[in-house]
Amino acid sequence: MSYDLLVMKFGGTNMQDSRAIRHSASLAARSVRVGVKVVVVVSAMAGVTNQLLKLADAAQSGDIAAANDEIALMRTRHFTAAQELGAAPDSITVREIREMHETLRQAVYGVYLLRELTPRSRDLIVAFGERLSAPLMSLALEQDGLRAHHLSGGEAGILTDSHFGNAKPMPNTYERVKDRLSGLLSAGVTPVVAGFMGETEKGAITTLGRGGTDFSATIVGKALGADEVWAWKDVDGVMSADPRVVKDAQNIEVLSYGEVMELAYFGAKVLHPLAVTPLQESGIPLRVKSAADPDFPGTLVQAQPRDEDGHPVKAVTAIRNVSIINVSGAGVLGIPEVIASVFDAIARENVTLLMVSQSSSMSNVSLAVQTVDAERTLAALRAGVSLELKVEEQPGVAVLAIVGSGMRGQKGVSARMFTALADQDVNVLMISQGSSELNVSVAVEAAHVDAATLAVHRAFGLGAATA
Ligand SMILES: Nc1ncnc2c1ncn2[C@@H]1O[C@H](COP(=O)(O)OP(=O)(O)O)[C@@H](O)[C@H]1O
Ligand SMILES: N[C@@H](CC(=O)OP(=O)(O)O)C(=O)O
Repeated sequence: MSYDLLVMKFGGTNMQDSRAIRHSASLAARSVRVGVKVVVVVSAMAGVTNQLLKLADAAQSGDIAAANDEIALMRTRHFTAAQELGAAPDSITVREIREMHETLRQAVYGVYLLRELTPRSRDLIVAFGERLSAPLMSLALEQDGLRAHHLSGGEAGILTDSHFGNAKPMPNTYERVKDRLSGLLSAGVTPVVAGFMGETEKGAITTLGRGGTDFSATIVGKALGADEVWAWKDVDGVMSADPRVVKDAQNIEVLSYGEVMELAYFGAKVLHPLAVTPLQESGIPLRVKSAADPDFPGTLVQAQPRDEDGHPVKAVTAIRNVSIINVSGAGVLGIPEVIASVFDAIARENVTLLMVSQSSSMSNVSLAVQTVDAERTLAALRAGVSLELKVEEQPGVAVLAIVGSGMRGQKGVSARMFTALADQDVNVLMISQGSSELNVSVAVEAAHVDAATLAVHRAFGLGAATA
């Protein structure tokens, strides 16, 4: 297949050191050499985002020495990579990396002085990971003989709302990205965009949520009307389960946008849950490809699902670190206003609800949330609902989901899942089926989640040996 324009995303693993960056650059360069225009979108070097989050917390809690130690480690890592990629000590890349670390140090010092880390300052700090890796990718592309130019998310035209930590693109982003990048492309320059980040109308830096570089890449893909967006990964593609848990998980050849969103939402770390949304209107396909095996087709994500005969379920996935919040009180919950006040309280806190179930007697509502959100969910409910209601947290839970368009209208799918769980002696705490019939999810005790994943994967014949 011949392409005119591709957007290529490289994640943290594919940017982790000079060797990985050089290899990633070579994957982009081989398309550019055969006449394809390529926009490269990069993540921070593996581990850097977590390091930035950690050092920001250290500064807030008054430990500026620990924060500065981390910054020094990061600086060395980026300098080493630049040097190994051929940058001279007085080169523009080295100077840029030095200046960026200095700005980072000042921002972190501000947090330390104020002992305050707002979502806005956290985004400013955490986006340095991508701003620092982009010049390294530019350098590697130039070493490979290409002309390259790196841009921050904002410089590339990504304009977002001011929902720091989880920002969404504004409608005029697409026009702006096209304006900013088209000129470079027609001049034969390969743009390198720092992923994960954008900026507000007022120029404040925002981030798009963890794993957000996938989202940046698809925003750019839609803006430019790319032929495809390629997300290069350290796995063959989207697999039937997390390969770290299920050794015989298999690559899935084709998935629909809807299926991939469900998978990502229910914990498959391989793609950002919103990544396909910019592609949906335009029908641009996304390909998840293996950087280690570039000729392998990987997973094609497109508008239409492809139903696999005899395989109503395509993948099993899990969200860990979940808590169930039980709201109970005889006779009180049946009143619609009380139910409304429960959801109002949750909405005000902007908590993501993973599952909701209500007992038919209406005296109990169970809400599954990430454990990190449990404290504020409890506080919001206790403050926002009638005193007669009891609000309790059950920690140590995981949500397991099966996903596949083929289960629509198929009988016996849930039964197969519950039999597999019962055979493993796994107790089911909550059950939910999406109205789209693309998934069935259950809450189980966290200690059982790996055994449950393996058993359900096997029950649907998804493993290499059983497929
Ligand atoms: N269903 C799945 N298919 C493929 N990978 C998965 C799946 N579930 C979880 N993963 C994990 O996602 C990882 C890739 O995602 P991530 O590390 O965010 O990629 P990158 O940073 O390269 O964009 C894999 O290493 C794999 O362990
Ligand atoms: N660096 C960001 C954004 C990202 O997408 O990273 P990765 O592609 O390595 O998952 C994060 O860790 O969340």
